[in-house]
Amino acid sequence: MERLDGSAPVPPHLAGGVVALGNFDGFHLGHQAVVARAVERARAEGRPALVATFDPHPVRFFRPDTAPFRLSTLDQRERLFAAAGADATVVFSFDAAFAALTAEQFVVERLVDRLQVAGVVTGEDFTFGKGKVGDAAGLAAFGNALGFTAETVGAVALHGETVSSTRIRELLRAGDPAGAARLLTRPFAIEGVVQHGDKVGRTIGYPTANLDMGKYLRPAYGIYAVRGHLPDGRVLNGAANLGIRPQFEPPKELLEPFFFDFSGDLYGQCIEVELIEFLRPEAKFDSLDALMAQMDADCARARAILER
Ligand SMILES: Cc1cc2nc3c(=O)[nH]c(=O)nc-3n(C[C@H](O)[C@H](O)[C@H](O)COP(=O)(O)O)c2cc1C
Ligand SMILES: Nc1ncnc2c1ncn2[C@@H]1O[C@H](COP(=O)(O)OP(=O)(O)O)[C@@H](O)[C@H]1O
Repeated sequence: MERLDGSAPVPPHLAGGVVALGNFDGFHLGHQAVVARAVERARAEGRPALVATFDPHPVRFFRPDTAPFRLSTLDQRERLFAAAGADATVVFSFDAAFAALTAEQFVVERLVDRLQVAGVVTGEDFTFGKGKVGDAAGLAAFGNALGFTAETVGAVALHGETVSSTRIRELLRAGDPAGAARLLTRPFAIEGVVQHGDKVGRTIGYPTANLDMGKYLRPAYGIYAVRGHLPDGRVLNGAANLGIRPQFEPPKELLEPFFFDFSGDLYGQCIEVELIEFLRPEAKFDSLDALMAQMDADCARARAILER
């Protein structure tokens, strides 16, 4: 899977492609339908299939103070695009110069001159260009004039409900990772490099691999049944605290998974932690012993959930 800079000329073997265009944060069912259509057309016409995404997310550029909201990192999306059959990911760096491009400039300079697209597939509500004045109909009109086809894919609904990143964020904030997973088609997963912490975990029999939540959306703080993916391919069940750990000073926001039946050094490794089920809110107990008794109970529950 190649990653292309959307401001650079496309390498010849990826020119003339069919491009799925969007943010695709989380790559939920609706996003998957857009990319699937682009891949299907590309295969049928013997062209490369590309997925173009914006990084950072345009909202981050226009409203830098917005609380973290991402459902995926670029690396995670790239792996999902590859699994969906894309040949390359095109990254449009969303900076001031990019934001200043008019709809026509974006199409002419980026899609036609640089990427040399044969076709573009978007969701039906896709907008682009300065002031978001470009829409699906506009893209089709540019395509007619400039020699590419533009196609839209309608919103996908599940059980009568439109699938959207906003809805997935609501579910995660409400402590419903299983509901979010249904729309994502996989659990919400936080990827990060394991950091050093206070080294308290090991002294109470629960070493926890500490991850920074970075730009990810903050799901409901609490204890979760989790599944961890290590770089060597191992998959580990566990229980994690996501939050500020009120029992400990100073409060520090972290995702801290304890993996069952595992011992080893994870520091510096990039691991992915899937949130499977919310167990309870995090709490401050009267004593460390009381917390440890609760952690025993949490782990027993998480094991039962993950083994069923
Ligand atoms: C299953 C589980 C449940 C936990 N519940 C809480 C809790 O309710 N409140 C809290 O302050 N810490 C809780 N923790 C503890 C912290 O996540 C963590 O173990 C502690 O901050 C020490 O970690 P460190 O040595 O990695 O810094 C829990 C940890 C696990 C694994
Ligand atoms: N079962 C386990 N689950 C999670 N981490 C483990 C486990 N066994 C060993 N480790 C290692 O121990 C570290 C966590 O130990 P801990 O005492 O909590 O230290 P820290 O405060 O630095 O996180 C992890 O980063 C990992 O390298």
